[in-house]
Amino acid sequence: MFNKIWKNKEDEPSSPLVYTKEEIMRNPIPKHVAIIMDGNGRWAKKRALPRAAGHYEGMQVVRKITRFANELGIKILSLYAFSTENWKRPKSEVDYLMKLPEQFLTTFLPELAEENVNVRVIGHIEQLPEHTRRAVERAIHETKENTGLILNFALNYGSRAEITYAVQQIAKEVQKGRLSPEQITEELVSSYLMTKDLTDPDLLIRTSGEIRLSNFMLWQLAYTEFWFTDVLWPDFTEQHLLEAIAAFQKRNRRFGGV
Ligand SMILES: CCc1cc(N2CCCCCC2)n2ncc(-c3ccc(F)cc3)c2n1
Repeated sequence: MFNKIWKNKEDEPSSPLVYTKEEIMRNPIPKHVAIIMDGNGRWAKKRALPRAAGHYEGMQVVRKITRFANELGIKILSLYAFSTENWKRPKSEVDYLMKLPEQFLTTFLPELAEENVNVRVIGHIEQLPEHTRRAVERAIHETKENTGLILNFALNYGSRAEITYAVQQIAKEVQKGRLSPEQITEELVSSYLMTKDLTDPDLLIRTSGEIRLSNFMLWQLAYTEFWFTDVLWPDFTEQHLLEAIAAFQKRNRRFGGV
C-alpha cells in the first residue's frame, strides 16, 4: 500500500490523544459540518455480514452523531446518504436503502423533535419511491418550525446536476430579459442551488479512507477544511468527530494573524 499523506486511523490503536467535549467547546465550533458517510459495505464484509447490516449500523451512527453535533452547538449537519450514482447498486441493496429514511424517522423523529432538530433534504426526492418520499416530506413538515440543528440529508443528490440545473434556470431568466449577464455573480449562482438557505460547509469529513468528493457539494466546498479518516462510518464515534473538529480548530488558529 502506498504511503498515505495522513495517518491510518483504522489499523492503529485508538489515537493516544483523547479530546473532551468541554475542551473542544472552548474554541470556535464549525457552524456547518458535512459528512460523506462511507465504508458501510466494507464494515459488513469484514464481519461476513450482508451489506444491509452495514447500512443499518450506519443509520444508528447517524442518530448518535446528530445528537452529539447538536450538543456541541453545530448549526448545520449535512449527510451524504444517497448519491445519484448509488442507483447503479444491486436492486436489492437500493430497495433496502430506500427503506432507511422511514425506519430512521419512525424510530427517531420523536427524539429529533424533542431535540429541536430541523430536518431538511437536498436532492431530487421526486425520483424516490413514493413511500420514501412521503416519510421524508412528513419529517420536513413536522420539524420545519424547529430552530435547533439543521439536519440536512443529501438524497439522490449530485452536485454537477445541481449546478447544471442552476445554469439552465439562470439562462432562462436571461432569455426572458429578467436578468442581464452582468448580474450573474457568485452570490446569484449560489442562490439557485439547493443549498441556497444554508451557509457553506466549514468542515467536510469523509470516512473509510477514500480521498475524493464523489460529486458532493462541489461549489459549496470551495473554502471548506477537509478531514479524511480510515475509520469506517459504522465505527465512527463522538471521539472521531471531536478529533475532526480539533483538527479544524488547529488549522483555523491562524485566522487571528498571518
Ligand atoms: C436513502 C438512503 C439512506 C441511507 C442511509 N444510510 C445508509 C448509507 C449511509 C450511512 C447511513 C445510513 N440513511 N441513514 C439515514 C437516512 C435518512 C435519510 C433521510 C431522512 F429524512 C432520514 C434518514 C438514510 N438514507
